[in-house]
Amino acid sequence: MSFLDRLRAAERRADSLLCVGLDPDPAKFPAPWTGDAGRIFDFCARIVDATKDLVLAYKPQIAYFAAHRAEDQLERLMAYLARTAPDVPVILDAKRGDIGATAEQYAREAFDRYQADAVTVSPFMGFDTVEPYLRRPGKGVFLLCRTSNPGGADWQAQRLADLPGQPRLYEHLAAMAETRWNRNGQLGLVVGATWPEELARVRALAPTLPLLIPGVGAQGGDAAATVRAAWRGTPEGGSTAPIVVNSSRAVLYASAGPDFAEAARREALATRDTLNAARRG
Ligand SMILES: O=c1ccn([C@@H]2O[C@H](COP(=O)(O)O)[C@@H](O)[C@H]2O)c(=O)[nH]1
Repeated sequence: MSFLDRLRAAERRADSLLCVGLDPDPAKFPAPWTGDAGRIFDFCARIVDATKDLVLAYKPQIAYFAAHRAEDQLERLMAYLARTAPDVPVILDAKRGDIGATAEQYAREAFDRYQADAVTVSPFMGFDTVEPYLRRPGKGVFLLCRTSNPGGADWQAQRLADLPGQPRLYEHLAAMAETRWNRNGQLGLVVGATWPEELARVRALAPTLPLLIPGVGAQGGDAAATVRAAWRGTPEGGSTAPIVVNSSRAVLYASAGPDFAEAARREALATRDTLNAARRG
């Protein structure tokens, strides 16, 4: 099954556009786990148990594990997800980008070591650095396109003077990903919920690609505006090309107390319902 089909099936099953980001920060864990990096797996597993029927994807961010020498706990978490939420695709947020030979190793890391269904990749170094990921036909590859951070426009919004129409860099990337670069239908794009107008532009240029959209919740992106900008429905109520709307901190740290998992569920449910109301409204 292709990654795109897995996403579509997960969207249908959970009736959800929500992706919960797994960004475990021990400093924010509830007592008695506060500050204990040895509890990263336990914390994430509780979040997964509390939300797995509400999401169309999970997105672990690798830095939150590597920074604590907790890659072994990420491996355990990936195995736990495969066992307890086998139908929920997992997107490893790694944002790798390097020459082809090194990219091959990064692809092995994401898909063989961690068994991720998809990975985020920086396209800054060009197509030959993306191509190694495209040798894994069942796997998804989300290219950074118009990122959610305030400085995202520094490069991504610059115009390319040598190209007809002088598109902005992120527009050219969206057009390439929709066409020439998307050899096996594996590509998607990362676009921030914090830029709804650019999000609508990307959707117009890349109507068939899945979009990974971080920035709702802690970064203040508007969930309903995100759906209006990027969601395109089928007559049956599904998506023509899924949108994967990520929220990490707002869900993970909805409560700092022993009820953190229940609070995470409430926040995930509320966000899922807001997203669904916007696509049906
Ligand atoms: O443009 C981007 C690309 C990736 N991210 C990642 O998404 C989450 C967002 O976390 P919140 O707590 O919901 O703000 C995080 O892992 C980022 O590394 C992004 O924010 N923007």
